[in-house]
Amino acid sequence: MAPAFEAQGGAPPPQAEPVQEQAAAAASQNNAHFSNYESKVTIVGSGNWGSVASKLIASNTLRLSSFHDEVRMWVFEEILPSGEKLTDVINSTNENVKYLPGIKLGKNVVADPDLENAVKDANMLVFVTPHQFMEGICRKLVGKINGDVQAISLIKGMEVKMEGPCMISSLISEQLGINCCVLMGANIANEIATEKFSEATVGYRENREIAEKWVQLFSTPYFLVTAVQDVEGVELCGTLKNVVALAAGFVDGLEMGNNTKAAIMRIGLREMKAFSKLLFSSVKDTTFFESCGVADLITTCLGGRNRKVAEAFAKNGGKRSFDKLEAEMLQGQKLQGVSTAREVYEVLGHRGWLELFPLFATVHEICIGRLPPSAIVEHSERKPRFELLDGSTQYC
Ligand SMILES: NC(=O)c1ccc[n+]([C@@H]2O[C@H](COP(=O)([O-])OP(=O)(O)OC[C@H]3O[C@@H](n4cnc5c(N)ncnc54)[C@H](O)[C@@H]3O)[C@@H](O)[C@H]2O)c1
Ligand SMILES: O=P(O)(O)OC[C@H](O)CO
Repeated sequence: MAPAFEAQGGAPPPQAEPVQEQAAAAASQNNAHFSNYESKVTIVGSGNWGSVASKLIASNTLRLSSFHDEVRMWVFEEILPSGEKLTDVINSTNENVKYLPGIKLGKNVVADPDLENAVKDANMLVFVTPHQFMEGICRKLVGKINGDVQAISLIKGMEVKMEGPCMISSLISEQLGINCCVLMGANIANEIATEKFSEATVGYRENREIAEKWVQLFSTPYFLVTAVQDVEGVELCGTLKNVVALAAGFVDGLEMGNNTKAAIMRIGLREMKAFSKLLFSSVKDTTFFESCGVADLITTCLGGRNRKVAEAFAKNGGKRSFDKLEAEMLQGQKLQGVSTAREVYEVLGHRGWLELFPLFATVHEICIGRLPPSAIVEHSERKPRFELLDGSTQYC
């Protein structure tokens, strides 16, 4: 399937960090030979989405001569109830029996529990772990990755540091000194595993050829990938929709109906856009109409894990913690929304923006038990006032 590209001018986003610029420049110089040899792909992560990503990628590396057939997948090793190692079972059955049971990954997927060994020969790295583990993973990889390696992050989340918010693609770029694109979209992993049609968005910084290579690596007839030059916009959409999904789950748990849920999704989308643009003025309005934007928000609020666990939280009147519910309901899979709500709240607090984002702020306060789940409607409906950069005020 032909990759689809948005037409646009080439100015890099104004907030590009110096390290990212250097990484992008190095990647650009190396790009001449990057497209001329067989690229070797390693996937860092093997959860629910990580396993589906390996299936998509493995089908394409076999089909396309520009990629080495074998796909290595780093597995955070664990012992199964049978006493076997998860890695051994994946390699003998070709199935991730814990995180994606019943789906064959492709015989060319090799599970590897040794992180350093898994990445050592790769020149394309796909990062797809729950976001809370990425700092530790990057720390282990510092100094082990060549500057000409290309990376992509499928991770929906961010970190908050003393200096402010840090997107996961920036963490990867800054820690490892490599260029990092992102892939986000309306992508409930179990549906893509059974080859139901869906779309995704690659966000890239400046090198279109590299974005095109990522589009090739992921695209299948049932997985349509489009690239846009807006890393921060794409990544913030994927990250922030998890907070709105919790709000939608509270509404479902309280049985408030479809109109209320639609209202919460609309208010959430408005806050996603305002927050993204306040952090990065380069973020494009059009990005919110790609798969990573409104489509991911819809699918997550209808069928995602964050929604599901938030519904149970509200049904229990907030009396069972998210940690307990996650452990009971997700069999080792991880929620991203609760920690993202906390991280967003920290940013809002530090910057004096709490009143501008009543839905985001209320979701966090419900998660920590400061407010009851019913507050999601009472508080989110307050009209926020966005002070524009030119000093005027706009009510949205
Ligand atoms: N599952 C989906 O439908 C989906 C779809 C799109 C994007 N995403 C995003 O992809 C990312 C990864 O999600 P997922 O569904 O693959 O993961 P998951 O929710 O299935 O998480 C489980 C994974 O975390 C690993 N893990 C547990 N403890 C760890 C540790 N201490 N260090 C490192 N790894 C550890 C487990 O081994 C397992 O591989 C998330 O940011 C998620 O938001 C998920
Ligand atoms: O199941 P969730 O809530 O983690 O959402 C999964 C994906 O991000 C949907 O695109």
